[in-house]
Amino acid sequence: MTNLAIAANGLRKSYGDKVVLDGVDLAVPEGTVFSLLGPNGAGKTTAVKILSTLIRADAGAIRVGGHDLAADPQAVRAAIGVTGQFSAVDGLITGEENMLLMADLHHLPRREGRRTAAELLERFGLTEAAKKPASTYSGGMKRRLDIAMTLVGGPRIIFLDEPTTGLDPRSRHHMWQIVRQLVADGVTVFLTTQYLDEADELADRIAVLDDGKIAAEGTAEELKRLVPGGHVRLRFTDPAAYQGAASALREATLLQGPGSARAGDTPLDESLMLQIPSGGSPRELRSLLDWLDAAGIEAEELTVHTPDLDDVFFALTAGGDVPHQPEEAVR
Ligand SMILES: Nc1ncnc2c1ncn2[C@@H]1O[C@H](COP(=O)(O)OP(=O)(O)OP(=O)(O)O)[C@@H](O)[C@H]1O
Repeated sequence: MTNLAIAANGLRKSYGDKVVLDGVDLAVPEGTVFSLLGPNGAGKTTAVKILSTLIRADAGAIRVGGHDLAADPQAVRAAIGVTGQFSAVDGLITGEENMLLMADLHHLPRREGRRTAAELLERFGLTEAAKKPASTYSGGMKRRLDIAMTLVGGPRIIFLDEPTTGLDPRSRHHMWQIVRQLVADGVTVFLTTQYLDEADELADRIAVLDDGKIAAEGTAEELKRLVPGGHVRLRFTDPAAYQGAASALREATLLQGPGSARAGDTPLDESLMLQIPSGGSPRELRSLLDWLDAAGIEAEELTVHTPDLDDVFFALTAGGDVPHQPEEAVR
C-alpha cells in the first residue's frame, strides 16, 4: 500500500450555526497532486487551514506527513509548506530579502541560506528581479516568489490554495509547470482551485466538496464517467423556431423514453439553446441532423459537447442540474 501524505477522517468544522465541513474524509498518497474543488464558500480554504495547522478542526482524525496533527502540530508544520490566498510575500523588501528572511526563519546557516535563496530564485525565473522590491512584481512573479519562499524549508507536502486565481494564461501555465516539477521531485501537492481545467490538467485525484461533504472523489476520468455522456447544443436566434424545436424534441423524447432530450439550464434557455444527449460520433450526428431536417428544425448553430469536469461540477454541486434536467424543462 502506498503511504498517505495526508489522511483525514471525519473532519468537521462549524462557525457558529454554519457547518462548513461536515465529516470530510481525505486520503492523499505521497508524491501525488490532489485537488479539492468546490464552489465559492464550499470550505476549501477552511480545509487547507485545518490541514496546515492554522486553525483547529472541531472533530476528526488527521495525519499529515505521518504525524498526528492534534498531537504533534509542530512536526506537521515542519513537513509542510502553504501558499495561497494568505501570501507571505512582504512587498516592502526585495525578492531576495524575502527569501533570506525565510532562510532565517528555518534557521539555515547564512551561507546555506544564500545558496538556497539564489537557487530557488533562479529556478522560478526571479534572478533578474531579485534585488527589486516585491511590490513591483507582477501577480505571477509574486506567486512564484511565494512558492519559492515556501520551498526554502524543503517541505514534502505543499498546500496551494487557488494558486492561479487572477493570473494571465501564460503565468497560469508557468505555475502548472512548477507544480509538475514539484511532483517530479517527489513533493505531494494539495491544490484547491476554482478552475476545473486546472484540476483536470494537474491532479491525480480530485474531490468535489459541496455542502460540507465530499460529493465525489476520483481521477478526472472517473469523475467524468459519473455524468451522462456528451450532448449536442442547438442555438437559435428566432424564439419561435426555438419554441417549435423544443416541443418537437419533447415529443421525440416521449417517443424515445425519458431523458433522451432536454433543454439546457436556465441561462441556456435564455440564450435560446437546446441540449440533446449525443455521444458525438459521426453516425449519431448524421442521424440527428437527418432527424432535425425531417422535423423542419433550423438551428443557427450546432455544437458538440463531450463531458468535462464542468459537467461533473455542475452535476454534483448545489444548484447544478444540467445533467438531471427533467423533461418538463423543455419549453
Ligand atoms: N472565521 C470565520 N468565521 C465565520 N465564518 C467563516 C470563517 N471562515 C470562513 N467562514 C465561512 O465558511 C464558509 C467556507 O469558507 P471557505 O473560505 O473555506 O470557502 P472556500 O471554499 O475556500 O471559498 P472560496 O472559493 O470563496 O475561497 C464560508 O461560508 C465562509 O463565509
